[in-house]
Amino acid sequence: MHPFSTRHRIRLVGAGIATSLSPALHEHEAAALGLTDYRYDLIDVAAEGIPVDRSGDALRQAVAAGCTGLNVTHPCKQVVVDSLDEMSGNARLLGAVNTVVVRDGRLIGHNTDHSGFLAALRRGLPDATLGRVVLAGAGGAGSAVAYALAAAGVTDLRVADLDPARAADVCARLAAAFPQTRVTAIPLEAIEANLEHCDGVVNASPIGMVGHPGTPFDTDALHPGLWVADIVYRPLQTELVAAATALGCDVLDGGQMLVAQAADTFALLTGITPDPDRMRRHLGELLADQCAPTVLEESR
Ligand SMILES: NC(=O)c1ccc[n+]([C@@H]2O[C@H](COP(=O)([O-])OP(=O)(O)OC[C@H]3O[C@@H](n4cnc5c(N)ncnc54)[C@H](O)[C@@H]3O)[C@@H](O)[C@H]2O)c1
Ligand SMILES: O=C(O)[C@]1(O)C[C@@H](O)[C@@H](O)[C@H](O)C1
Repeated sequence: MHPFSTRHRIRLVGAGIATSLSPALHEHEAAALGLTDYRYDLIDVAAEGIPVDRSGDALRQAVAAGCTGLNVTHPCKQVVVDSLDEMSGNARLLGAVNTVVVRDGRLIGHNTDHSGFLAALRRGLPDATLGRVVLAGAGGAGSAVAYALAAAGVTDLRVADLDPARAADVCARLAAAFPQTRVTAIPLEAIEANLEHCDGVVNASPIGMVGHPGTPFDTDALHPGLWVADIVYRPLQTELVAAATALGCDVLDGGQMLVAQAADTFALLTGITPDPDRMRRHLGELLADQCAPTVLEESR
């Protein structure tokens, strides 16, 4: 019997998720593929007064009520781990889950932030030299990106975070999982000096997203030999992406990871491989629609 049903009731569990683009991205792709009974809704734990440490219960209740698969986001990605029956190798390694597949009532955790960044890197920067790389931001997404970079073959990874303990924690986990990668926590103020002898840099901090203007380091330290990836996707053209593009660096924007993780999740939940190019075009339309009122307001 085919393990996948044609009826899909997907939920995203997290806090402050009202503006998530995942419902639109998933439902649009499902419709394009002829999946007419695919719904993606939100369970905002903050809005519903669910304590974050009970988000695993919320997940199980959703499944009991008919939910067939889930995305999990900030701040629940680590908390829900204990409520699952099984985890993929990557998710176990990361200690974080952003996708839950339901099979015969069993909840199986996956991490497509990890596979999504890896796919985005391979697709968007196929010729990137993966020697020495600096990563700014070691939070939920940053740790998945760090694992993806090590899995991609980066030999020397330097991790900086506003909270040095977070950078140190990611480095300790990585060193155990990827002995062939040299991982070092560096102070925030050392990013610029490190970039001089680096092949690439990734921003996985919130700096550059709407509400957090600026760049995570001084862009005067960029040089044309460097590839630059930003996982912030609101806006796609962050100040860092703009500065790197102007300098002629090879650049990867955050839309690539957003689409790749959504595509990987969609495939896990439905057994059908979606069209990432169509999803990327749709993301562009969604972001253009979202940005339009802001631009109008600013020009008043
Ligand atoms: N493109 C995607 O698919 C995707 C997926 C997940 C998250 N994101 C984006 O990534 C960003 C981070 O998300 P998260 O879930 O990891 O958040 P998080 O809160 O878990 O982690 C953010 C980390 O950045 C650190 N930080 C803050 N300012 C910094 C600075 N100036 N330099 C270095 N580190 C700094 C914080 O201390 C924290 O550890 C957000 O903008 C989010 O929208 C994108
Ligand atoms: O829709 C979002 O903004 C997401 O929450 C982004 C990121 O956290 C992904 O891992 C989730 O699958 C979806």
